[in-house]
Formats: sequence, C-alpha cells, structure tokens
Amino acid sequence: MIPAGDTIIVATKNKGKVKEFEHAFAPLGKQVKSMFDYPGIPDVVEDGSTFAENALKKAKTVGNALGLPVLADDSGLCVDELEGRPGVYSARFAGEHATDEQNNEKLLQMLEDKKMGADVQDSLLSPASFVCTLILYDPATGGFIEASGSVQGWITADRAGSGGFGYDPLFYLPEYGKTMAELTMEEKQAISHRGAALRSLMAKLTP
Ligand SMILES: O=c1nc[nH]c2c1ncn2[C@H]1C[C@H](O)[C@@H](COP(=O)(O)OP(=O)(O)OP(=O)(O)O)O1
Ligand SMILES: [Mg+2]
Repeated sequence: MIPAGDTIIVATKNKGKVKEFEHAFAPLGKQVKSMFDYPGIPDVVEDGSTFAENALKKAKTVGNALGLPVLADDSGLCVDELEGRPGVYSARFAGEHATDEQNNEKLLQMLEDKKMGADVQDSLLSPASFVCTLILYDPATGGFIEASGSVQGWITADRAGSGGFGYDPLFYLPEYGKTMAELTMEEKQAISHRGAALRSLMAKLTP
C-alpha cells in the first residue's frame, strides 16, 4: 500500500530527514510533504521507550489529524560505551530544544570524560550504531507497516564533514575512512540506517 498519488506525507519536523526522503522518493515520482507544509499539526510528545513506539505515535497522531496515510521516522544514536544512550533521547540529549551542535558537544564530553586516564590516545571513542524505525500508517484502516534499519560505526573525537545532519560529523565509518557527514547523499542513503529501513519498507510494500 504505497500511498497512491504523487505525494507522500512524512510526519517530521526535521529538515535533514525531509531532504533524505525527498531524495529517496524522487525516483518513484513522489513529492514529499512534511510538517512544515502542515503547520497546524501540534508537536507529538515522543514519550515511548522504543523507536517503534515513538514512530507509531507520530504516524498515528499526524495520520489521524490529516485523515491521510503518513510515514513517520523515529531514529537515534546508540553508543556502546554509554550503554546504548542517547537512544530514543538522541534529539534532546543536551536538553529539550537542544541543537545538533549542543548534542554533539555533550556526547563528546561524556565520552572523553569516560576515557580520561586511559592510555589510548585514540580519536575513536566508542563503537556506536544509528537506528531508524519507519512506520507507514493508514488512518482509513488503522493498519500500519513497520520497518527498521541500522548502521554500525565509531564515535570520533575528530569531527568532520558538513553533509547530513545530527550526529553525522561524529559518526566515523572505518570502511570509508570518512564520517557520515563527508558522504554524498547517494552514499549515505546506500549505507545508512534510514536507507536500510526504507529498502526494507519498500520490500514489504511490493510483494
Ligand atoms: O541520519 C542521521 N544522522 C545523524 N543524526 C541522526 C540521524 N538520524 C537520526 N539522528 C539523530 C538526530 C536526532 O538527534 C535524533 C532523531 O530524533 P527524532 O525524534 O527521530 O527526530 P527529530 O526530533 O529530529 O524529528 P521528528 O521527530 O520531527 O521526525 O537522532
Ligand atoms: Mg523527534
């Protein structure tokens, strides 16, 4: 049930996600609308304990309000040395309305504090993974399809790159010798948690 028509509504207020969805859906001839196109829809309180719970809450709240099928994305960064944090709290790690920059600072600070005293002078601070859960929800039936993806890398103290968004400049991919923020949109889509989740969702939609 890929929503019919030439528009797909994504229940997000994140401009970085919007760009990635636009890039992914353009080849399918679908234009992306986001919460920037529906300013009347109130913020969804993301109080779930899993990415799936939060994605479903965003999808249902927005889909029911609009009476149209919507796609929602809940995603985040899970850092091994921090026992999986910030996880579902990634967006507000440094506070309720934290900027990407503030969240990145807090993450590096915590990891560097933790590493103090260790003899390793390594810029790679901890293994980590990005995780994304997508939900496509249809308010006409109440039904939804869920798909997830993840990608493994390392948190680096040597931040680099200006592409992408969020924690991308800190997320180092050893096999590329680059951070996620140094990849092109095509490259990021090919390996990212969101790219993987989108491919999984597509596979579930087209039997
Ligand atoms: O590809 C990514 N590259 C870098 N960082 C990323 C990525 N994907 C998620 N992240 C980080 C950003 C944010 O700190 C959190 C998502 O939080 P999340 O609640 O899903 O999104 P959000 O609040 O920015 O927008 P919205 O809820 O309106 O979709 O994880
Ligand atoms: Mg959010």
